[in-house]
Amino acid sequence: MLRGYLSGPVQPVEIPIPMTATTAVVHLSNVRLEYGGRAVLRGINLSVAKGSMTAVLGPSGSGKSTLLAAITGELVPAQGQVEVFGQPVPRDARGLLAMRKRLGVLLQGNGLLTDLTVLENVALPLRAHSGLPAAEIQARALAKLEAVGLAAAADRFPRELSGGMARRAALARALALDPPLLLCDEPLTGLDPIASGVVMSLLRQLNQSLGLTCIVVSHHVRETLPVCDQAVVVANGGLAFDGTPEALQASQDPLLRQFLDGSPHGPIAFDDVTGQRAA
Ligand SMILES: Nc1ncnc2c1ncn2[C@@H]1O[C@H](COP(=O)(O)OP(=O)(O)OP(=O)(O)O)[C@@H](O)[C@H]1O
Repeated sequence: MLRGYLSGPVQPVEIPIPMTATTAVVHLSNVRLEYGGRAVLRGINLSVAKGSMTAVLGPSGSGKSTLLAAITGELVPAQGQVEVFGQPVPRDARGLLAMRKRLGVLLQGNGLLTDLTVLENVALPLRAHSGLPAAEIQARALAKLEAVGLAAAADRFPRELSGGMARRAALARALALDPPLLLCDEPLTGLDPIASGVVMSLLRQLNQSLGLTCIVVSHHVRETLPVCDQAVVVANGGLAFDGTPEALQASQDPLLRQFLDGSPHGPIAFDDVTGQRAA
């Protein structure tokens, strides 16, 4: 007891609970990522809260996809620790597979199989991993298509879809196994502004209705920031910013301003060859 230090009744004090590895879905501490001994990112500390939507922004070649690769376990850090779902990312194949079943991944290229219908594409992960009967798989795949507004296109082939529809079909497939965490690498590439808006608001809607934690790597600052809770800027071999989208927009940091304003002049070199500087 701290007798003598306190006089009068003790007032309850609201102590903010810091986000730790146990409250974060993704947690990186002092992570260094390199290819063949060449550092791309170093000293990375990052926490992504459960149920949040995080934008990972930054110039081309700065290391955004490399950061995602560390989260999926494709790239083992040269230093530091990456934790997903409160556990270090497994190194063994069995542990990795178990973790990846809980990770939805949406890649730029969509990766839809051209010989299968949209419904069959969405059913694929369920066939491979769920062990459910065929009728249940069909029903769940259709429910995912409904969630992305594509139920009417279930029997179409990928070549019969617009770019935005194909991206939504790929999203339905990424969510087929109900993962608690979704990683999206450039979900807006190749989409016009209307389709981009549809995809981003759909992601936000899924994030809020399902409590899905989303990490979205994007070049599309204007479309991405308004629907996110956290913004991270990767530049010059590290994290140049980690905070709210509002704080990022208000920042007067020359590097961040150059990136946000899309200016060719400033601290970020055109075609930034980050790794060569991240010694
Ligand atoms: N498998 C690899 N082997 C060697 N170097 C790589 C590999 N993958 C990426 N790099 C290098 O790492 C750096 C970061 O690449 P990364 O793809 O992570 O950047 P990015 O920010 O996602 O770029 P973009 O926005 O253009 O997709 C680049 O210099 C790239 O050439």
